[in-house]
Amino acid sequence: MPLKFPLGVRFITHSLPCTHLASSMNSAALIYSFRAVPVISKALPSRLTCLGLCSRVSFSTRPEFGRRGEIRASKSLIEDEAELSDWVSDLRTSSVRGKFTSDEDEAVQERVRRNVERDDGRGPPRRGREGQADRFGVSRRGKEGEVDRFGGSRRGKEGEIDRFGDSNRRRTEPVRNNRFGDREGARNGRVQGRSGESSFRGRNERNVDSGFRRERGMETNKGLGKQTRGLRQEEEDSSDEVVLGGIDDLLSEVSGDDDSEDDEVFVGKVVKGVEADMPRTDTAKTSDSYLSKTRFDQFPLSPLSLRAIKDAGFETMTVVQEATLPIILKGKDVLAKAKTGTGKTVAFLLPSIEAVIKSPPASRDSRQSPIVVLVVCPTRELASQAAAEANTLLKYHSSIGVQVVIGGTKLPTEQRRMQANPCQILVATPGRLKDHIENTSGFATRLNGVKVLVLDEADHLLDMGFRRDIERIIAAVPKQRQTFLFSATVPEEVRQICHIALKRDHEFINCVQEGSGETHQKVKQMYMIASLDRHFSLLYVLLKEHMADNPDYKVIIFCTTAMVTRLVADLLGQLSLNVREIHSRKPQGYRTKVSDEFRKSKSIILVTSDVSARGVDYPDVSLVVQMGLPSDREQYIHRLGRTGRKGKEGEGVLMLAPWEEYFLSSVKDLPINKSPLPPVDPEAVKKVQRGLNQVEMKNKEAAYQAWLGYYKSQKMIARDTTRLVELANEFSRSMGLDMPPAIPKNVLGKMGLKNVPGLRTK
Ligand SMILES: Nc1ncnc2c1ncn2[C@@H]1O[C@H](COP(=O)(O)OP(=O)(O)OP(=O)(O)O)[C@@H](O)[C@H]1O
Repeated sequence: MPLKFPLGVRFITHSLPCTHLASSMNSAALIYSFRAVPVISKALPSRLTCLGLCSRVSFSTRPEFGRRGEIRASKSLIEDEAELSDWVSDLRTSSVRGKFTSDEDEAVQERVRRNVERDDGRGPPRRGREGQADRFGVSRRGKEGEVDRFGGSRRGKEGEIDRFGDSNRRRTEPVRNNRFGDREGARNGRVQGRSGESSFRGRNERNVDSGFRRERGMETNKGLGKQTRGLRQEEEDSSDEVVLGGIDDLLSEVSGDDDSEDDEVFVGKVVKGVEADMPRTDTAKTSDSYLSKTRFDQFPLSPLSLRAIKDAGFETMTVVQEATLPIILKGKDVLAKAKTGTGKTVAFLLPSIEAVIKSPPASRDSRQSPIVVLVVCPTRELASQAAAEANTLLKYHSSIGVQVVIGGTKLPTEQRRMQANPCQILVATPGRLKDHIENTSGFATRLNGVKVLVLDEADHLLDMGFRRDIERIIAAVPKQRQTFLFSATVPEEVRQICHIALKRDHEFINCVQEGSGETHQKVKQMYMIASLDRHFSLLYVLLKEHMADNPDYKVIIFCTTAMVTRLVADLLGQLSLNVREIHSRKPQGYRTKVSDEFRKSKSIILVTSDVSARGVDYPDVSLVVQMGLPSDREQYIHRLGRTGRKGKEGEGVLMLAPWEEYFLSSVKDLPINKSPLPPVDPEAVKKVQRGLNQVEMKNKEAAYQAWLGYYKSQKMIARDTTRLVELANEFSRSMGLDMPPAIPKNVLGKMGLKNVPGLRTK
């Protein structure tokens, strides 16, 4: 279809022909074609640059999409698709759970490599401004002349001083390998430091004010030979961004469809004029506001939905709802990016319900009723939550049913439940959904009725770990459907491959200013750099401070793996804190119970692996602590996004060891500032030591193995395996162990760590 462009406002589009992809479902073909992209970008740099729309657009030269046979472990290894980080460590370290294949290894390595590549050329991490006090600032400064109790070497010689620098004596350990049996306190001392506070402003005021921006989707050229034309050059001049002032502009743009084809690139068009049946709306102008001034009843939605919305207490639409609803109601496919906690779930559910209402009533009543809306979420918690939100919106739609299919329950039980409770809306995790497609009779036929496919946390679902399942799912639903992809993060890699799910003329609706805009201004982000042996004490002090300042505290602590999560939860339990834990090794019933409890409670701490990183909507989380390296920038943003939801305030602390500091370069455009280390008094250190003493040895051993497995997957760290083992042994000492736990030889073999000095085998 021809496209025209008014006044140089252009939407650059790019993709493969959808039909080609859909018919072949061959990611390798897709992948291969993208290798031509850098060539075009080099050949036509200025032309593409001046058309730049997206504030973080780059041509990927990364080979991750060019690999065949990538992807994730089989379903039997990962029951819940969310648990990539758990999976990385557990799979590598457990001989019981299965073989770690080279393909899986590759998927992990790709993830790591992306981090590394992002690190390149980004310069030093952002530092806090001097002289600005914050909660870790002036009040935390030690008195003149006081010695930092951690100031000296943390790694005293064996038998000379302990690792907290406080004693030459060490008693016989009550627990094997324990180094903290001496009960000696550390020397008094304070840690000094300064902190900065960022009043970060976006670099594109227009974009901030407008609340959202829309790009025409990655429309395709007419064949593989030309498909790269529409790809965009990395933005160099943000002033070229098309910024829409509000929904009026957006609606007017939707109405234009007299497109023309450009010689060099495929572009879209902004057409002025609002369609008669569309409402006039007024987007809130505050930069960090998640609410618009647009009411739901300004849109042609079912009165029953509107009643339910009213009951839910939603007065106006959020910015992402306001931005996406008119486009979706017009029948378009949408890729939407909006900050964490800004109502994306309702944004895709409301129009999905409209699709069910419009579907033939007879089919809705039948026992084997077609599934009209299929929502795919990466985690069980998220799927359950989305179903609960759907039920809220369906309060008065008595004839529309919602079902959830997730891992962690027996397949036959779920099959029976689906039989007994037919539904038009199905919310599922990818692995379990694939199971049903393959093993539940009649299920594939029911999927033939799908009119709407939603990929929540789309970037995660299209990532290496899930893509094969997603491709299988897409192949199981009709091509004639509407598809919505939603996430708070949409890396360029995802922009480039989203065609596997979306139509060529889809709309990319971006409500987020790149960089600082990706996180909430009201969430204060800090990072701490301290050697591993200080992390547990620092965590304890940090929590105590936070609890003292916030009586209704609600804290989430993210750990790198399931077993490290268990260790930290055990420790905090020993320290008499009100703590809960969620990770993949806990049964689903337990996970659901704890999740519900945490949602409703105050004065509580949740220690979790990345199963809680994305999408989970716990209200009023006051602090998010991330201990150790997040798997990537996106994961950092999603984890942080568990606080500051719905425009509230929050705090985030990233706790890294000095050798993990390189991660900061991948988030240097976010307003994250260095925090001084809070002073840790000797009493606190002793308490933590005692707490660690009481943690079961087998949990420490499991944490050590898992830790080693996780960091083995971090290329920057793992490329020197001797160093990796040294660091793992440092972690072992931080748990109070004199000697690192022995690891079975076959496990070490699977981890690729055979014969590395410093490891003990059994
Ligand atoms: N229009 C609205 N007004 C007020 N609250 C709303 C509105 N729409 C949704 N919410 C509420 O906002 C909260 C956050 O929504 P949701 O969980 O969908 O966020 P999200 O954008 O998907 O976040 P994440 O990126 O973390 O998944 C939920 O409690 C939801 O019920």
